[in-house]
Amino acid sequence: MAADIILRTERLTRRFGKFTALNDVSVEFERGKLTSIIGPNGAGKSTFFNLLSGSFAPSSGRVVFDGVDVSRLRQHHYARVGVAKSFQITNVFPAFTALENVRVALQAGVARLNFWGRRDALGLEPRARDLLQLVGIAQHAARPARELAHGQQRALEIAIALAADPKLLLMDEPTAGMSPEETRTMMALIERLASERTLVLVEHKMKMVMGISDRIVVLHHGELLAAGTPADIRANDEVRRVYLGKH
Ligand SMILES: Nc1ncnc2c1ncn2[C@@H]1O[C@H](COP(=O)(O)OP(=O)(O)OP(=O)(O)O)[C@@H](O)[C@H]1O
Repeated sequence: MAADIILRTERLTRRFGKFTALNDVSVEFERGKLTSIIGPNGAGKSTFFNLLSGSFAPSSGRVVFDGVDVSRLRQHHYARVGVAKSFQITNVFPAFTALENVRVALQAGVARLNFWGRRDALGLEPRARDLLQLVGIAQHAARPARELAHGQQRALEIAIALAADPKLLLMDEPTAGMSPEETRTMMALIERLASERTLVLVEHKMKMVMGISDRIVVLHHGELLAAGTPADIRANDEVRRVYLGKH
């Protein structure tokens, strides 16, 4: 049976002046799976992420989401087609409580779908609480976001991204700057989310994603080095060379 592809890139290329940060990358992402994009420093991961999430337009090539070419869609149209992302930099309202942050995100979704959405808004609080529960910070619902620990803020950000009920969630280094304990909690959350959603994760540390990913895409010097299951990647000599630093 053919794989169900939710997202694919076709010969995706991004140049900055004369420098090619991403070169001719064609990759397919399967619906319902967790795919991680890894690679050493400067491999082009952030560039790839920004192209997938609509922050950058490609110099050439395309990004096709659910059969639609989204390469040149403006950023704010992205949520409408069903892609949400969780940034490396937090994007919560610091003075709002955790619950208010998620409510506002839900409200934005309702407003988008339904101009007369006021009545619908009444049902938002239970949904906001459910999302906080899902990401593991329900006990902090009434605390202002700025008082949450770093890991909890990242979890809140994910709840905000999920408020749009995306078909695909893109995450950029979700454990960046976290303590070992926060990292474990976040990885467990990602595994939970992966059981019912399509996730694409960008991660610098290969070890981090090996155990939880269905598929791994490896970039190196802006090119696709390898793609496959974690077992394929672990056994790939070129990947080992790159990660051991023997170029
Ligand atoms: N806006 C830009 N202008 C010029 N060069 C850029 C720009 N953004 C990225 N680059 C270059 O493109 C290359 C790939 O960068 P990118 O940030 O995508 O890599 P990365 O894999 O995310 O690296 P890291 O793990 O260090 O964040 C790097 O050599 C970088 O210097």
